[in-house]
Amino acid sequence: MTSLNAPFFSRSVLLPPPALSFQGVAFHHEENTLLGPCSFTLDGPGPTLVMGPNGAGKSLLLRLAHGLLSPTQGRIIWSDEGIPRQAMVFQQPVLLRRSAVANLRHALAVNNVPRRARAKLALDALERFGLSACAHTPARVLSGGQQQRLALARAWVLSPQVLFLDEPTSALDPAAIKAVEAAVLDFHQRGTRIVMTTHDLHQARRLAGDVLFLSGGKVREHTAADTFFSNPVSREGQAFVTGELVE
Ligand SMILES: Nc1ncnc2c1ncn2[C@@H]1O[C@H](COP(=O)(O)OP(=O)(O)OP(=O)(O)O)[C@@H](O)[C@H]1O
Repeated sequence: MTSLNAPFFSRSVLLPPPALSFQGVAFHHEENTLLGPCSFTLDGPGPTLVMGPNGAGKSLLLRLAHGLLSPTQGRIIWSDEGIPRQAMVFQQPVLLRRSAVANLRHALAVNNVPRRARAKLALDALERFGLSACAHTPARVLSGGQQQRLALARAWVLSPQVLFLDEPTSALDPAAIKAVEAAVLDFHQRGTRIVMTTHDLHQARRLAGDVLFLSGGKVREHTAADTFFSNPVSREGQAFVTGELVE
């Protein structure tokens, strides 16, 4: 376990990550209920894998949890006082039009890390993600796999208490997927709460501590991963695990 950024972020990474509760949360658009109402608490060790068919509401759930959207009903509560330090990694990385290292320095700057410390932290993170040779390459000309590693490195330098990942590997080849999964487990071992969506059952089996399964905008079950994969309790979950085409 590393304390890479300990001097700059007040909370020790050795503490358990903050718990996240959805209390009667729903998201409506015009006349439609797109998600919920749903209630659950993520307070186990995780990682939590959010699964379900297209349009189930997985991305909405992550965006609400991360604060990119506000619920139209209900409350989202963190166990810690205030909002925890958090980051989100998307299927298509959102990177600034500048070099790889400058993307990381910028993230450190907006999080109030002193200027003198930024360069080393940024270079260390690039090294951790195998990107040292690309430090001065414009981020947007990196390959898809490199861009996703850079997005993870940008999260890494901030030592987040919570990391949301929305289908981070769906556009990647097997080697790049392996690198992302290793990073996810590294974050997890550092004490970061992981909440991640995927369509890939094999990936979910490799990573999940618990599964939050959605269909039709409803949370159908929240169970330990072993239970979900061997004996899902909901009819929708059973159909999903056995490979039926679920809507
Ligand atoms: N900001 C928004 N405003 C209105 N409708 C939205 C918004 N975000 C998502 N939706 C709709 O909500 C539904 C759920 O979308 P969401 O992206 O959460 O599904 P998903 O489970 O992540 O699907 P996929 O697996 O295809 O990515 C979809 O019908 C989508 O069009």
